[in-house]
Amino acid sequence: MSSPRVAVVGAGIGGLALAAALDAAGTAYEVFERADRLTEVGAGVQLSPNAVRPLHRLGLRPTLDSRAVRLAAAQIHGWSGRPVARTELGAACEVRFGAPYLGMHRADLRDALHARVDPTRLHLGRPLTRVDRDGEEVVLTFADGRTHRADVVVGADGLRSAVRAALVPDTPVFSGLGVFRGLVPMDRLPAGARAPVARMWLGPGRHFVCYPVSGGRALGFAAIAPLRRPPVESWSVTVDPAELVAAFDGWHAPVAAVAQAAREVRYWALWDREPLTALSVGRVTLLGDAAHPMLPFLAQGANQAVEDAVELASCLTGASRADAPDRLLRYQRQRMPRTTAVQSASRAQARHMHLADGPEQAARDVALRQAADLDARAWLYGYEPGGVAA
Ligand SMILES: Cc1cc2nc3c(=O)[nH]c(=O)nc-3n(C[C@H](O)[C@H](O)[C@H](O)COP(=O)(O)OP(=O)(O)OC[C@H]3O[C@@H](n4cnc5c(N)ncnc54)[C@H](O)[C@@H]3O)c2cc1C
Repeated sequence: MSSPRVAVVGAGIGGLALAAALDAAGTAYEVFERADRLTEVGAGVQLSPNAVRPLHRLGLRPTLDSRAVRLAAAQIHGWSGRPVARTELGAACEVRFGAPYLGMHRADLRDALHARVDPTRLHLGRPLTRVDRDGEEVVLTFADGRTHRADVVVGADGLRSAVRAALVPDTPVFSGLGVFRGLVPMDRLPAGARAPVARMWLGPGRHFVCYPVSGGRALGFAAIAPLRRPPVESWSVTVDPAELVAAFDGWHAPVAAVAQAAREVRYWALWDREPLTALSVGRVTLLGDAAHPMLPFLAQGANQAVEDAVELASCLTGASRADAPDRLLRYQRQRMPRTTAVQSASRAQARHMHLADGPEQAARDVALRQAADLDARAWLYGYEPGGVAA
């Protein structure tokens, strides 16, 4: 039985996690990335136990232990500082869900995944332009005219996926929101900011999140507010930190302290897409943001990309070239209910996080306190590919 040759398009969090999982399983793969170098714009990512468990299994535990920060709690405030809800994420969460909740620099996560991938199988500077079927093979064509034949193609090429474009004629929809992101060295902040706690402040039309990363040496922040400029389609732009300060003027003192200490601020327009009705068509499938981009209200984009990657690698383990399309349908059956549920939860969160002060907001705060209980998080953090572990 000959095993399928898998081509992964995109070496972001999802593509590298898939490559690492295929490598560990002994499945043949090649990764094609449009960028000439694997660099990462500095910002934080939250990793929840549902992604940390599979990352541990992929051999990342030593890097996560040394480079990430175990978050002890997530604290939600109103914009002026009023406490709203708190989730204990420390030992109780770790024992219950078998892995910690982490704050990490995205560059550290990407480097750790990159280290698990065979360098001879990673092809940089290869933007994909076309996907064609030729009998039982799929032919990829790159911007430089070179081609590659594979038995399975995985679009892990993010929000503006060229692989998705070959399957579905939809386009991203602008959400009306933008996000400021960056890192602030801890020594520029008051001592109170150093606690291993993810903090979130909610206000009318906007919110601000921050948590420690890089072994506690820096604070990552993400500040979401209505877009004040025409939406940029590019990955991100650098903006004057004064824009961030102005967008959160008059908020709780710790928000102002982080905004004022930020020196390098990147800015993204936020785009969304409708959930797909199918992930896999023949020998082509999608994962991560190419499959189900989410607005960052549940902090699950990267976590879902990791879940997709380990599920897909598991479905392809032991596959033959002939049964690869059935394995991709199995992946679709396993993942679609999960990713659709997470996408819907993220949208529901988006609807109520930016309410104006008033009675609706008071009802929202009660709901947030109920949702802060670890029991209410079991569906999210306890998920294991193929079933629910907790
Ligand atoms: C700064 C930041 C902070 C975030 N914080 C969180 C968080 O706290 N929690 C969370 O879960 N999620 C977070 N997210 C979202 C999360 O990072 C994404 O959901 C996740 O990275 C998706 O991974 P992906 O591999 O699908 O796509 P990406 O990481 O976007 O990777 C796609 C890759 O494909 C490449 N590519 C694109 N087009 C082509 C082409 N035509 N040919 C070849 N290669 C191509 C790109 O260069 C890129 O390397 C954050 C995102 C950002 C930007």
